[in-house]
Amino acid sequence: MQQSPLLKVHNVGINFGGLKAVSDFNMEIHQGELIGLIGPNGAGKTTCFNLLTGVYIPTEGDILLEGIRLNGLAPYQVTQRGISRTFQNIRLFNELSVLDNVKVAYHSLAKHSILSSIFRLPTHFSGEKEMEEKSIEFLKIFQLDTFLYEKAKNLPYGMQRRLEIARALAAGPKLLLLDEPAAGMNPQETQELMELIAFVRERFNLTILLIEHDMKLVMGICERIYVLDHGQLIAKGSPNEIRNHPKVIEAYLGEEAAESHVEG
Ligand SMILES: Nc1ncnc2c1ncn2[C@@H]1O[C@H](COP(=O)(O)OP(=O)(O)OP(=O)(O)O)[C@@H](O)[C@H]1O
Repeated sequence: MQQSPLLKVHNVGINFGGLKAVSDFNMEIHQGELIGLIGPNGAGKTTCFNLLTGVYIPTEGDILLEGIRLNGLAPYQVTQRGISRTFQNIRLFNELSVLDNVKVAYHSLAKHSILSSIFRLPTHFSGEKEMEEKSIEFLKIFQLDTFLYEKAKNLPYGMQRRLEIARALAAGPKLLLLDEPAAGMNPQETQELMELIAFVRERFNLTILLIEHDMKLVMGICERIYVLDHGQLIAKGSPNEIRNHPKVIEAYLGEEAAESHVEG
């Protein structure tokens, strides 16, 4: 018997004024899967992430995590329920150190109370110390532990991307959403990132949903792929099925034609 899905998206849609940015979107993700979400520019991918994380409230449909409805929850509540994300444009706390960027994520889940923090009670110190140790452990996995006290903004681009993933993971998600993690990376950095994503998935027994323009990355690591175009789901299936799907080919050819029109 098949296990019930970790995430179930049922007929979800959202309108911005007259524009249907996403409509009738359905998706099921099971524990441990690594799923790709692709589509031409403006297809609605980031809007889906914003719907899943409480940034937008769906105009229609339901989003369920472990069978519990998430619609209407604020982003921090969604994080507490188990969904963390990274952003297309890196959003780190630039002026904070690498270590503090990760500690902030732990703070959102910290067990010790605000009162004990204010009055610096012993429970606070054990909480703070534990948090610091865990953060450093995490940063080691991402090979960022030699930069613990460096300001985030001073890290090279590829490392900033890794720090964003580390911070999202520190919140202890059941489902990790990665929005174009390889954007702006060179082929070598992209290859390393692919290995890192595969590694953290194993290590933390994670479930991952990934938006990515880099087809090699998507096809190389995702088991199943969902394809959006103009806010509609046009295909879903294995990388092979998606590669040869007529609607997908048409959508991407349309995008190439539009790009060459702009360039030409
Ligand atoms: N807050 C908003 N208000 C109005 N329109 C929006 C808003 N957010 C997104 N849209 C529109 O919704 C559509 C889908 O945008 P979205 O950013 O989700 O696409 P995308 O697939 O992530 O694109 P890209 O690959 O270029 O990042 C676009 O037409 C966009 O202009």
